Amino acid sequence: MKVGFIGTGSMGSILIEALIQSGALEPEQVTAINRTPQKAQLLAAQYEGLHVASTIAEVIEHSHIVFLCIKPMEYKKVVDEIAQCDRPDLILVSITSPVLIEHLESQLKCKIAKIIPSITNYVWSGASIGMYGSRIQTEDRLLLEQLMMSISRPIQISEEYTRITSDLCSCGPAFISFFLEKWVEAAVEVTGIDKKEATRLACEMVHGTGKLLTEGGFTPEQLKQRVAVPGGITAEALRLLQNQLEGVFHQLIQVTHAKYEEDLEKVHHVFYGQEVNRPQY
Ligand SMILES: NC(=O)C1=CN([C@@H]2O[C@H](COP(=O)(O)OP(=O)(O)OC[C@H]3O[C@@H](n4cnc5c(N)ncnc54)[C@H](O)[C@@H]3O)[C@@H](O)[C@H]2O)C=CC1
Ligand SMILES: O=C(O)[C@@H]1CCC=N1
Repeated sequence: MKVGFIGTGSMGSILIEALIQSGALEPEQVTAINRTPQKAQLLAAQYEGLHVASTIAEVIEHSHIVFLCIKPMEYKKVVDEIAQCDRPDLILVSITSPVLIEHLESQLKCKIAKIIPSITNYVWSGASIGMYGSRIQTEDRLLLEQLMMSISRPIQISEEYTRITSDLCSCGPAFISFFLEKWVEAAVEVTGIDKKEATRLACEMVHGTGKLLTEGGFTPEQLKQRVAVPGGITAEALRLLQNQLEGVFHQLIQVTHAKYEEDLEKVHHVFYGQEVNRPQY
């Protein structure tokens, strides 16, 4: 199986590196292209045998599966180029939430899937979210899931939940890191503890918490109860968080969904030139 990547920025290169390092792909199976060619050439220098293409047609020609690792507003231009060398057996995978399967199926005859990865996939962990278009056969889905299984836990969802699942799976690492950053900053300010030491303790804690919640059989509620013994110190701090964060997660979801709707509107306009019957997700 040969796999192509259009766009080797942050996410494209993470996927390539994780898939090669996990052993899912040999560098010889990978063809990549990037608008700034140096980014793809760096990967080729690191992984001998990885092929850097000079045109999108060359990527398509060399690949059974092609991942589109570009930003939403860059899709139409690339899709127009793919249309010139499109073929029904090609599996095209979009990794971005505001481009709908419908947008791609309307312009191309190949098989379309949407897989939203997460930066956590870089260390072969976390989920990846799979959504499959009308032309994807069971064997195509299994092939994609097998590929993603080497670096993530592939979870299939309905496209209407694209945004909220992306929030949880892909934006989540940034949200959790923000929480840690602020907590460590306060720890340093209030107690004078060394920043590196505080950061290390907090990061080890997140690692262990993740393990307990995935492999350890705990739900978040159970874990919280087990730590926050009645009348104890954690329970006191949880009361503070409960009061201070009241409503903040509803607001967070509103913010991500509003930005998503805005991006979707722009993508829809670029693809169809007008706002006709755009599905609300
Ligand atoms: N960063 C993350 O954690 C996640 C990002 N995503 C999605 O991945 C997509 C890409 O994000 P990033 O990698 O962070 O962006 P990025 O800006 O780092 O990478 C995009 C790359 O595409 C290249 N590119 C643009 N137009 C091109 C063209 N016509 N031909 C070849 N290459 C082209 C750019 O040169 C750039 O290197 C976004 O749509 C984002 O929503 C999805 C899940 C997680
Ligand atoms: O921030 C973003 O737009 C992308 C989508 C999911 C993660 N990062």
